[in-house]
Amino acid sequence: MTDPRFGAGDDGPGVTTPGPSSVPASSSSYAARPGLAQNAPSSSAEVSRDVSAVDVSQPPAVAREVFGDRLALAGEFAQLLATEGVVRGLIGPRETPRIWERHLVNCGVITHLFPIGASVVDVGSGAGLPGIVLAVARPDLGITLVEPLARRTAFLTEVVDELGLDNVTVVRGRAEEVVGQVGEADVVTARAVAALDKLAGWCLPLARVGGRLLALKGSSAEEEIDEHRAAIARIGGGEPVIRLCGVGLIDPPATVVEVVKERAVGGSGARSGSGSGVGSGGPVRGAGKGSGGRRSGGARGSDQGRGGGRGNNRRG
Ligand SMILES: C[S@@+](CC[C@H](N)C(=O)[O-])C[C@H]1O[C@@H](n2cnc3c(N)ncnc32)[C@H](O)[C@@H]1O
Repeated sequence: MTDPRFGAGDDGPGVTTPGPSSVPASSSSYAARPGLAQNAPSSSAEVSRDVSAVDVSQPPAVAREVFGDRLALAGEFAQLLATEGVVRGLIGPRETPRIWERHLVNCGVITHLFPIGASVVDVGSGAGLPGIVLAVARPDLGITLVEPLARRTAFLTEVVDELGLDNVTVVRGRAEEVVGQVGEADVVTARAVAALDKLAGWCLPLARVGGRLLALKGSSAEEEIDEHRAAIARIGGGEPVIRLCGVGLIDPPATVVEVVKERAVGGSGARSGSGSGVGSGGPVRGAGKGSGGRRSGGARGSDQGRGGGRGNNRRG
């Protein structure tokens, strides 16, 4: 099941749980980029009022620790989420006061789980969580965002362009449709997309043997592991392990379920080219480098197939 704390728009209602806000109500120093504003559909008065009322330009102190010298870029993403993301219904208006803590920082604290230069596939990126955050915080990673909904891939593509992220490729399609097209990643991430068994079935086929699924889960993590351990083993996954990230920085820490792909299992949830009508895995925007983005430190992850070769012609 998707986590009701996350997401909004065309998948359902936004977040309703009240949360802390460290955001003062003053004008923003991260101005929305004109290109995105021009592309935006007209918004309801209510959404406009919400968007204009929230200022995300003052990141909490913890964001400085998490993003370091990438903080300004993270701030640009926060601003895009709080404006265009809300106007386009990709993030709930009530999320804007907690965009930093609940979304950017919550995703940013997992970055130490990724080897230098790793290839990453983020399944069900939505408005870019955690994929865009990882790309901002770790420019050495080569990141492919897999998302079936056109409205979301359009936003993601614009964000990638606006932020100048040359380590990101946006692919429109369902995870189970893009196997063999996005390459076998070192790490597959997913946040608030599906229950662990279904997620493993979608994500492990996208990882190389020895690669890992990192599923950002909430308090349900242990319960989900108990429930789905056997199913995960059947599809080639190892024993799931919980990684708590951001201990001492955020409360509660981010809970990540890590599953190593121990072996390839034929047909483990992969239905390449199943023709669901939402697209079948072509890139909507190729990363500038076309092969996994910036690499540093000499350690290269698998980057085969990145860019897909289908051309830049996905439906918008
Ligand atoms: C609740 S949203 C979460 C978005 C984002 N990960 C976040 O944490 O805000 C779930 C997302 O998963 C996407 N999704 C659903 N099924 C999928 C599938 N089979 N493959 C890839 N993405 C999928 C949806 O389109 C949606 O954008």
